Amino acid sequence: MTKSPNKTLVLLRHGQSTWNLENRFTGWTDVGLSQHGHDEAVEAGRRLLHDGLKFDIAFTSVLKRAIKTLWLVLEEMDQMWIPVHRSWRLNERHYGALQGESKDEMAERVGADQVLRWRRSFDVRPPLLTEGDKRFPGDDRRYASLDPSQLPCGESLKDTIERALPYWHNTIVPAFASADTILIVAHGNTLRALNKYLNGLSDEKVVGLEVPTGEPVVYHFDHALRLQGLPTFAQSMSGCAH
Ligand SMILES: O=C(O)[C@@H](CO)OP(=O)(O)O
Repeated sequence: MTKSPNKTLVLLRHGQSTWNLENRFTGWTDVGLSQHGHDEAVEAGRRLLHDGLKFDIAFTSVLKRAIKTLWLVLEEMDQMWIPVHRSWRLNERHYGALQGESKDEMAERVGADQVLRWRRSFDVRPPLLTEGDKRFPGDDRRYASLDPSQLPCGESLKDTIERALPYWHNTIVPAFASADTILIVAHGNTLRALNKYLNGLSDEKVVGLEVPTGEPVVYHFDHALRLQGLPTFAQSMSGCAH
């Protein structure tokens, strides 16, 4: 007899940001949602509501494109009251000195292969921020409590995984002791990190994983947090059932 799954996790990448729209390297730059990204977030909330998800707690980054997506989802579901925790560990990968640059212009300057190497290698870091750069996170109040050794000047996907997974193990897994249903709204590369861990993806496989904006993915676990079956997408609302 199969025991029914009793823990649920939803992973959601923020809706399209203004810099996704402009195709700029974003990383820790705190840009907002585009109108399309706003609509994607509302639609994600509708789909999760339609699927009957009742969240006990939510986790997100300290970047407003993820925070706003979470707000819109919870507002749509009338679940704005649940506890929400924010952590820099769920932030997008820090893109170093590439942050703010256009991906297309950069490809013209240094070649599409180099841009692809920066974007989709496992352990290649972008050009790092140099001293005095105003994009250095240490000058931002929201990172004041971090140890200076934790402040990135640019991260590879490997670095991102190494700082995101401790948050899964030390904060999110313990939260499942009292929560049955958890929502995480994060970013392309931190969701790659969680996907790699949850689905046992190799270093080679994870770089090829594309995480769409505004697309909720539902995981079911048993009481011991063992994955039950394959993750599924929340029900699409675009078709008509009758
Ligand atoms: O620019 C970024 O911060 C990320 C996500 O938008 O881009 P990429 O997909 O190239 O890692």
